[in-house]
Amino acid sequence: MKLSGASNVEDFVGGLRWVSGMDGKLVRLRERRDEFLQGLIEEHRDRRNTAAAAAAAAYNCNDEEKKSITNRTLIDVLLGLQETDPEYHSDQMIRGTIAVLLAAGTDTSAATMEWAMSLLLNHPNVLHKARAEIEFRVPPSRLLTESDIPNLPYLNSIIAETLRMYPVGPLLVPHESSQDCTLGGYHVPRGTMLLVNMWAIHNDPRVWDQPREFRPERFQGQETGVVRDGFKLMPFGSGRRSCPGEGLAMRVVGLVLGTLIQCFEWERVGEELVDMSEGAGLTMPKARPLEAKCRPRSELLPLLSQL
Ligand code: HEM
Repeated sequence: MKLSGASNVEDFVGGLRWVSGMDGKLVRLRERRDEFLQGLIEEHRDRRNTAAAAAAAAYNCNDEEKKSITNRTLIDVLLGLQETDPEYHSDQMIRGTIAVLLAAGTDTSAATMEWAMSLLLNHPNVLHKARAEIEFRVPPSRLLTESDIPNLPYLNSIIAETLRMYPVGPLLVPHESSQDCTLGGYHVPRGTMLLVNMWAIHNDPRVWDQPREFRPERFQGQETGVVRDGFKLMPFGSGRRSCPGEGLAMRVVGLVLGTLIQCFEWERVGEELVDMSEGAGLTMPKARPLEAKCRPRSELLPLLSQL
């Protein structure tokens, strides 16, 4: 993430390429990454073969049953596809798919949860309101599940407001014009790199009332699980190259954040507010990682002690 997020002078001044050693660093990193991912593939391949053989021997099971035993993870699914189309779903293609999902899907979701939690610690009234909603919808005898998320509009509003104020893809991903075009009166020649300053749009006072105020209420009444509002709210980008992980991200962030609120009492470590400065990096991390105090909620203790 560090290497891919950095601006490199040698991308613009070709002659500097061999001085910085950046190419070499990236190649070495790729080799280590490929070795690690290939290890995962082999591990799954062995396990699938053993599980399928054991299942067939023990129960004489049919193809459908075999599939349900061996299709437990994404790598299993990709290896299953490899059996039907080995040329397209090569190990290299599987390594690429895992790498892109890890790179695009983990830091982004984790950073969004960290920003949301930081905002909640600085706004305890919002945290209490979110807890009240969860208590009303989810009995203390069970943990919140994915199917509860659509029934928690306030929690969804908190996530939308977090993504508005702290979009972890503040400039989206660089796009390139495939044809000459005119944008806002500017001539954009074919092949130009185009960056969209989503952070500026999300925080523009001409578009949003008091944009630097954390007010999840502004999204109340909106369909849950949707974080898109024309072109003024687009934390996942827009169009053909928008984030394909949006649905997964909204479920994961909702489930984790909701469960943390459901199960624990949260407090700031001191009197002072959590520092909300933005750090440098590809997925807009907090400048100072969040530290907070938490303890299990007494009502949830019987349930938590059984986990
Ligand atoms: C809160 C979490 C996330 C946010 C805010 C987010 C945001 C974004 C943004 C802004 C883009 C660029 C869109 C554009 O340039 O128009 C993008 C691309 C992408 N995202 Fe996400 N993302 C998140 C989670 C995920 C997850 C969980 C996955 C998959 C497991 C994922 C996979 C991808 C991929 C593969 C792309 C590149 C798509 C392409 O170039 O066609 N993202 N994401």
